[in-house]
Amino acid sequence: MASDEDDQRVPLKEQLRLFRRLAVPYFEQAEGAKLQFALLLLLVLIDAGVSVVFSYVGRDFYSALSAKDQALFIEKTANFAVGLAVATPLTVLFRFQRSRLALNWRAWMTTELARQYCTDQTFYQIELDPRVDNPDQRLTEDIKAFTAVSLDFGIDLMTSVIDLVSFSGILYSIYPELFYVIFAYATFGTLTTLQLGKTLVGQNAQVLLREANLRYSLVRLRENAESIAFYGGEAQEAREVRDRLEGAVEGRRAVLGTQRNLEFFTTAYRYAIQILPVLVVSPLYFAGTIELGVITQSSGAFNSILDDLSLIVNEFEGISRFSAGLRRLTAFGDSAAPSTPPVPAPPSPSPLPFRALAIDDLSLLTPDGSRLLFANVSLTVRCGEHLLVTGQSGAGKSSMLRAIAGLWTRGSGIVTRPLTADTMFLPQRPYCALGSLRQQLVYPRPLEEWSGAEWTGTDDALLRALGEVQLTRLASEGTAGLDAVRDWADELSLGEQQRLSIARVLLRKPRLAILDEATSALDLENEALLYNALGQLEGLTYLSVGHRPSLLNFHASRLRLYGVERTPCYAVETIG
Ligand SMILES: Nc1ncnc2c1ncn2[C@@H]1O[C@H](COP(=O)(O)OP(=O)(O)OP(=O)(O)O)[C@@H](O)[C@H]1O
Repeated sequence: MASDEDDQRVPLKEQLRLFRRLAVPYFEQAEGAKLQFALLLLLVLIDAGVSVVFSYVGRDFYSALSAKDQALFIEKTANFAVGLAVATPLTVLFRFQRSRLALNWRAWMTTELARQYCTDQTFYQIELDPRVDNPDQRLTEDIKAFTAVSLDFGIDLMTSVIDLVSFSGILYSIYPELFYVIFAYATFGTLTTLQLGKTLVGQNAQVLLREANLRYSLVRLRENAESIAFYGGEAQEAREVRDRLEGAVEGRRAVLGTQRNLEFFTTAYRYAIQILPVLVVSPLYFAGTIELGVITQSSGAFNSILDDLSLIVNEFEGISRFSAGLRRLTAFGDSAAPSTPPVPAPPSPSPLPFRALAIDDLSLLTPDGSRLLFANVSLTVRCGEHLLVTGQSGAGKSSMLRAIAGLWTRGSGIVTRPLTADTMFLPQRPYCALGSLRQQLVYPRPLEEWSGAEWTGTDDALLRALGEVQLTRLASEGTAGLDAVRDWADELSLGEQQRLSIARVLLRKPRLAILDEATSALDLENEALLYNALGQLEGLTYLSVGHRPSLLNFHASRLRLYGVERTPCYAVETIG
């Protein structure tokens, strides 16, 4: 969780650049996107044409009324009805196409960013990146707002330009002075709005962040419900939720205050429009130079043009929210985009002929670079040998595994290990995926990838592995067998989850298994059972991190980490 309190005011040019970076790829890469966009443009043009035609139809209608000519009035009413019949489907289609394109665009962008997010452990690296908070919100709310507002605003802008050109002609032909008044009025309105509302962008960004933080605290409460209930931590949790809620409400209040001030102005600005054009042209009407229909037409044209010129006044609130979201999305995109690893070179996994793992002169820093965890560690583990890593709490044991996995890359040195497909990491906290028991066992490979050709009798192998870790009962409870779907993370004890993780290793048969306190929740008997099962896997090398002396029985050598205060900061010894 980061707190992003930085200044949100970004120059317009920079905003346009960010916008282009986010928007253009969809129209360049997605199939049919250009066509959909072209169709929308066509409908925008038609819709603008419909408005102009209606301005004339309306003018004739009112002129016939004021002339008290009943036959003409009926004729103009009929014209109006025909116009309505043609314009209605066109306007509806235009709106539908706009929403459809927004949805397609959103789906494409979300898929694209979610793909990047789930590739190359980006979801993990993002957690280490202080610039990016609440990625879930960015992938959902921010993209939705970005695509919808971009289209709405882009189309409004386009319609405004078209309207401006067509209605300016009408207005100028009626009364040039009206034309000058409108420009002066719109310029005054826009400048005043910009001045009154300039703090809204930053305030909206704060609200987005605080609401996401509130949601995050509720999700954490749900995920850790049992631990919190055992601790009796509800008062502390309630305070946290309340504080975050207050933060979000306070942010909204600030937005409301600015909006109120802005609306004092914009509301008066819009009310005045109702009579302003009539006031300007009324002398012509009283002099008998123009008819009533011309007044209503000029009033309509005036309103249209003013709407066009006042786009910023009318949409300021939306634009400011959009602009806040724009920055959040680009920061997320930057962090999720595949990047070159930081120098010095990170550990480089590659296959080895006789060695399962080689570490050469490895020095590692924490991800923020603030602390050196260990320096110049070198060692080799031969195929089929097993290494135990020990050291005081915080000495950097798990961090060494992170470096071997390539998750932490700040530092120097070379790590050589089998390819990822031949290496399995069992983290300190076991992970249960969503889905069936079968999916738990084959994790992390998707079910479809387990073809019958790879191992004979798929279900037999799964049940055998369950038996080896003493979990056969999971498949025999109920009638669903291996297809049973339960909330495994919630229902299985920690020890059972650890046994399930070992079953995954037995099934997958990697060349290298890295076990981070993978049996810490088990009794000694079960621990021995699991390590013996691992020891019987042909060609397997494992490396364990753990504190228990009993682990010495299952390893040939030991790496001790002492911390950087001591030189050398490590020792490798054979276990006698
Ligand atoms: N994301 C992080 N950013 C900065 N420092 C971190 C981060 N994660 C862990 N550390 C720090 O790195 C140090 C080493 O952590 P590590 O998890 O490797 O310790 P360990 O030896 O495995 O400890 P234990 O036996 O308690 O599990 C710790 O001091 C920890 O606070």
